[in-house]
Amino acid sequence: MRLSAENISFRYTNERYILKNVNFHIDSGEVVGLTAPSGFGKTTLGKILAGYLKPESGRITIDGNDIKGSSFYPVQLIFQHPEKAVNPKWKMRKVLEEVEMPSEELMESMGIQQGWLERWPSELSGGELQRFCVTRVLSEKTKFIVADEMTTMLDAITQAQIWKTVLDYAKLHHIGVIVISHDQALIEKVCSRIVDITLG
Ligand SMILES: Nc1ncnc2c1ncn2[C@@H]1O[C@H](COP(=O)(O)OP(=O)(O)OP(=O)(O)O)[C@@H](O)[C@H]1O
Repeated sequence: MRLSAENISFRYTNERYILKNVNFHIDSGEVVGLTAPSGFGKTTLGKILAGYLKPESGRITIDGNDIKGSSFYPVQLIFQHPEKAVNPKWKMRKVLEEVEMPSEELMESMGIQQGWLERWPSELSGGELQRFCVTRVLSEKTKFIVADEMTTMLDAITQAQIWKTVLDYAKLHHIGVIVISHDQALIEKVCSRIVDITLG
């Protein structure tokens, strides 16, 4: 399966183009780093790939076909701020169940304690909450993941634990992972290919 961004142009207002005729692709099972200097549109492209923003021109396709807006989008975005990604009125069990209840094995390898399932989002630390946001996209319905500064706010040990779980899961289920990060060492460690969207 191939996720492609074809000739994507985008601007937030009528002024400057953030992205101009950008092309990008990733195949199932690949881990690809997306780099560019700050402000050059990495997050914007990630949001377009995940269907959060519509490009002014160009297409996002999977195997050449437009992505249909079914109930679950096959390209899932995980971003830096988990508190903005969960419904504050739902307990964590419901947050997970909205997609599908993950296996106990997956929750354990993500370091989620069973007792946290009965808590509200406001009763968890940012790092604990991010484990839920990452876990809920590790679903059979997900075909590609956009990890935008996914572990930036976490300590080194938690970062390593989360990345190991995500990469193991992606490998097993043949999910493509797009990595957006300012941590060059992380990108070089986990990615098999690095694309600079300021070039070409
Ligand atoms: N909602 C918005 N409205 C207007 N401009 C925006 C909006 N979001 C982002 N921008 C602008 O679009 C440009 C690209 O932002 P984006 O976050 O995609 O860049 P980035 O490459 O991910 O940056 P960084 O590496 O600093 O995270 C920036 O100049 C930013 O100020």
